[in-house]
Amino acid sequence: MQKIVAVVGGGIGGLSACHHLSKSPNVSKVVLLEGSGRYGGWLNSTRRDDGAVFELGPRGVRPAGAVGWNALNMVSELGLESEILFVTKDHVASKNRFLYVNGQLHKMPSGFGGVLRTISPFSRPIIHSVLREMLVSKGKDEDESVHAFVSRRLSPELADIAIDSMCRGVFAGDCRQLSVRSCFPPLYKAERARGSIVLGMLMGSGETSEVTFLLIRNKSWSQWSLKRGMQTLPEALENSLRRQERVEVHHNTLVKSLTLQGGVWEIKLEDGSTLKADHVISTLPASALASVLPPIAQPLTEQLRSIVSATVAVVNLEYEGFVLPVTGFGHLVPSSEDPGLLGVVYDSVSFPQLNRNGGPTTRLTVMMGGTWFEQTFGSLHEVTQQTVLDRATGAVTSHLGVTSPPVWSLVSILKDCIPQYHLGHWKRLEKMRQYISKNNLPLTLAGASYDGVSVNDVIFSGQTAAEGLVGKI
Ligand SMILES: Cc1cc2nc3c(=O)[nH]c(=O)nc-3n(C[C@H](O)[C@H](O)[C@H](O)COP(=O)(O)OP(=O)(O)OC[C@H]3O[C@@H](n4cnc5c(N)ncnc54)[C@H](O)[C@@H]3O)c2cc1C
Ligand SMILES: C=Cc1c2[nH]c(c1C)Cc1[nH]c(c(CCC(=O)O)c1C)Cc1[nH]c(c(C)c1CCC(=O)O)Cc1[nH]c(c(C)c1C=C)C2
Repeated sequence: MQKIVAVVGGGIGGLSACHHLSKSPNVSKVVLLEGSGRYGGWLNSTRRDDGAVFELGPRGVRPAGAVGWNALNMVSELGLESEILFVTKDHVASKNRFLYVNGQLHKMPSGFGGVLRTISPFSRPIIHSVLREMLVSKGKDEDESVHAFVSRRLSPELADIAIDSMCRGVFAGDCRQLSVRSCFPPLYKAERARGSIVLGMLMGSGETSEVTFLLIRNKSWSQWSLKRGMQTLPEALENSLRRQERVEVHHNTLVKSLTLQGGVWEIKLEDGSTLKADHVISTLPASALASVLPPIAQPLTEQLRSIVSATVAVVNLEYEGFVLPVTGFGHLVPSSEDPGLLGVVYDSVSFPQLNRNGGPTTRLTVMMGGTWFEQTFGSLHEVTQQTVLDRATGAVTSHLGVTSPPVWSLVSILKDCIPQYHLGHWKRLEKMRQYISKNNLPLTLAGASYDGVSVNDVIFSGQTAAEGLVGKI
């Protein structure tokens, strides 16, 4: 029997789900419902007439592993191969990442030599912690914070500086609250399987990742973007979906409620109209899904609500000429240095192709807030653009010694943009999926709130949701 599937949320997760559903003859109709005026969610590129492109959300995607290969495969299916911009592994933007500690920039240790020497701001060579790690006994807890895990297995100093910064540079979150099991599954699995992260990395954690070996053509890339910015991807997906007869895509179509009647969803929209669907794939942020589900699904909504998200202030800046004292991907700031200032991306180093046409410029993005948003800026509703801009330009001056003012800037406050996988996230997922299955709810959860926040993970979650359903229909 053919079915009508509604995909709720037109971010990259929802578009990916539709793309994969549209390939199946078993689905009679796919309806994409996006609440805002555009598709793509956090993939949002500001394009200026002079050719410059500034990213509000993701600016580069790693082509690593099965999910990395998968995303590039979709890019290729959409005919975007000639649009790809890539950074090779031997480029400075791949080799150089910095930490801003004690008022100075420090290059993060990389390569074998970097592990053997004492490199400031660390007080000992990393090799000490690495060798000791193999002797540390296995943890007994089902989950642990990223900070506790790294302190226990490697060293408190690495946890306080490097891991604290890394969690801010991926989740805009606090490594003392984030779950190692859900945020960094390979680390958790390596300890489970081999009793050690180092041994797990050397021997593998027992799970084959055969797709890594399929990634032949892109193995020299460390990240990729697209010629007119990351937004090109949702645009291409939207265009491709519009060409399919069995697919309807709707924006400015906010879902207000989902009610189940006789095994069929009745979806109420903001304009008062309703539509029916046999199955819903939700790619909404968990809390947004919680607010549209019926009261009867309370055990599920309670779990969904406990997945909170962080708000990030993003400031894109453009400076005349080359103004950076160092070159590389960017720098991160540990929470002990400045809780509100997460880091600065040196966009024009990774992707100079996205600079304006004409003379040389430096494009930077300053990211602030995250878990520390309120303590830094106060209430979200009261913070002014000027306060945020001043904080960003002040950081560029003090961290990078840039004294000239930016020639262009864009301030954006991305409310609840990155889900936080706090301690026990895996248990919450298990409870939610058990509830859905026990109650035979025709509902699949996909998107960044559950199994990975990266663009690759989210594309994969949309694909898995679609393929899981098509297999069942
Ligand atoms: C600042 C920032 C930097 C990032 N950098 C990187 C990076 O460098 N590399 C990387 O891999 N990833 C990065 N990410 C992560 C990645 O971009 C996101 O995790 C991913 O885009 C989330 O996609 P999604 O489809 O799950 O959710 P969203 O993009 O949140 O899409 C959900 C959609 O649902 C819609 N919606 C909400 N409520 C309703 C409703 N009631 N009815 C209908 N529609 C609704 C929203 O409008 C939205 O379009 C970054 C994210 C941010 C915020
Ligand atoms: C300073 C804040 C942030 C910066 N990027 C993000 C935030 C919150 C968001 C983000 N960055 C990455 C991802 C995807 C993760 C993945 O698994 O691919 C997300 C959601 C990529 C990333 N960026 C940094 C790291 C260590 C990673 C993980 C993958 C990798 O190693 O490439 C470092 C980093 N991010 C930012 C800066 C300034 C920075 C470091 C120099 C910005």
